[in-house]
Amino acid sequence: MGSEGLLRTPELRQYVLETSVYPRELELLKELRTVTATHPMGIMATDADAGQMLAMLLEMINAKKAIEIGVFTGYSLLLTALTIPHDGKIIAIDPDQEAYDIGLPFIKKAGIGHKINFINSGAQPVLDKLLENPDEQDSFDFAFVDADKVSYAKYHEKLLKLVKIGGIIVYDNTLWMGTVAMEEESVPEMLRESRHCMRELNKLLAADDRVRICQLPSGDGMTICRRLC
Ligand SMILES: C[S@@+](CC[C@H](N)C(=O)[O-])C[C@H]1O[C@@H](n2cnc3c(N)ncnc32)[C@H](O)[C@@H]1O
Ligand SMILES: O=c1cc(-c2ccc(O)cc2)oc2c(O)c(O)ccc12
Repeated sequence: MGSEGLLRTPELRQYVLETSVYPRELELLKELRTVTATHPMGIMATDADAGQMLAMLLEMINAKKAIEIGVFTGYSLLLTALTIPHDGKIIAIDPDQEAYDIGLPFIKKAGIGHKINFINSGAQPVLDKLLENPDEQDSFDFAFVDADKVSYAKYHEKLLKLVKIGGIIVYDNTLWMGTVAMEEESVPEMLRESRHCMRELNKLLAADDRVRICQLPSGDGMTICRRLC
């Protein structure tokens, strides 16, 4: 994505970041963001403005039990763990242990490791295992999905059984660098499959009466879903 993100100009995006986001960003998050920017896939990290919105949501619903699919170096995980209370818990799932290890020193430095259960795996088997346990069903306050775009629709069905009524599921990348509104032919080949998945997900969420939805142009596009029934 260009430096303008989804906003009209790079200057406008920079204005938002410098005026409202960076001054409020916690020092450890800033440090992790800086280290992650040197990673070859650093572009994947959750954007600071999107992170600010996640923290606001977590606080608004007093989230205590969360699940995150797609951790990478842990920006959104660190932010979540810093935001939920001392006795809060997060299940964080990612098959990339190496990337997680980059963020681990920041988690330790923050003293919030006790809140995190990192599971080094793809998410589907972990969600299936959780669903087998009646104590886990309808028990999560918050879920953040920022992983393999092709699986979001499957995650949605499972998360709706794990997140409690009134709980929140946030999907990242629902505008996929603006490509969802572009003609397929003008979209670079490497972005097409995820574009297709996001377009299907957006239709599916819009038609799903079990959730209230709100799609925002923060970061790469985020859709907030609130479980209604
Ligand atoms: C966009 S990054 C996540 C960024 C992260 N939320 C952050 O704040 O930096 C996507 C991550 O999804 C992970 N991933 C890919 N397939 C996955 C799967 N099947 N289950 C869980 N995570 C997966 C990748 O390993 C990668 O670390
Ligand atoms: O460039 C990316 C790639 C991904 C991605 C690709 C394949 C997977 O299995 C997981 C993630 O995710 C991204 C992302 O979430 C983002 O905000 C920016 C870029 C990318």
